[in-house]
Amino acid sequence: MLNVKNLNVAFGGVKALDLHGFSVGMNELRVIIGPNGAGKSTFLDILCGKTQADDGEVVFDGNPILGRKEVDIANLGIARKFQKPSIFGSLTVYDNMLLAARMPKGIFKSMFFKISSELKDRIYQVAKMVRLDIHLSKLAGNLSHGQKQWLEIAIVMLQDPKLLLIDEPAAGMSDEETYRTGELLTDLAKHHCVIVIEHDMSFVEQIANRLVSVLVRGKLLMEGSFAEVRNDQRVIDCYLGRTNTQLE
Ligand SMILES: Nc1ncnc2c1ncn2[C@@H]1O[C@H](COP(=O)(O)OP(=O)(O)OP(=O)(O)O)[C@@H](O)[C@H]1O
Repeated sequence: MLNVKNLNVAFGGVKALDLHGFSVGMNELRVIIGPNGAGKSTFLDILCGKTQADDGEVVFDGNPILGRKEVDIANLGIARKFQKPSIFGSLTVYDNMLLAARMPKGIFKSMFFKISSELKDRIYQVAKMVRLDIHLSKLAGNLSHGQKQWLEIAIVMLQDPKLLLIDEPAAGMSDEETYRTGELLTDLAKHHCVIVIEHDMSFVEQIANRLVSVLVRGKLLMEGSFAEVRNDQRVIDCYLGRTNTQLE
């Protein structure tokens, strides 16, 4: 589904990413970990077209994507869920989802848009998937932090992306919400390809059913199962001596 070769990007002469090879298969949930400044966000920024690479090749579902605009990449089926909130607190969950479902069609088409029963069904299905079906009439501003994040995921899922990119999906969530988010991502990966950047190792352990990729200083240090990565001395070393305790 996604193949990356010799991907390079530098900011002001400082190399942020130098990725020789990286690939993700169909319906795979890939977790990327790495210490601060490893290039994880930069990588997702490149995949969604927010940042342009200096060099390299990225092929998604048979299409080269480097140099394309964000909107073209989104149309090819890559969606990014940013950490920055994008929901409207004064609208209901349903209306937020309806607005998101209409948005890609353009403002003029949206103005004359008729809400079909298929669209209502789709909104209900996606809301159910993110466990918000019983909260559709609630104001989004009154949702818990975790529920707001699920609504953001729902909004992205309404685009029916083939590849979903998510930065730290469980950040700031309660333990229960974190666990449910793990279940949600695992469900999503049954029909979509998902790349998750994550720092919380217990969450990584919950969701990593195949490979975990470790980025360090812009390079891929290793890939392996959660247990392989967790016990790899190079991985342990690259987290040691840091002010954070991300690998604990
Ligand atoms: N727009 C930018 N301009 C200049 N330097 C940048 C820019 N974006 C990222 N960098 C630098 O690129 C490197 C990789 O940053 P990036 O944010 O991708 O790392 P990260 O692994 O996502 O880190 P974190 O876990 O802290 O979010 C860092 O040295 C960072 O300072």
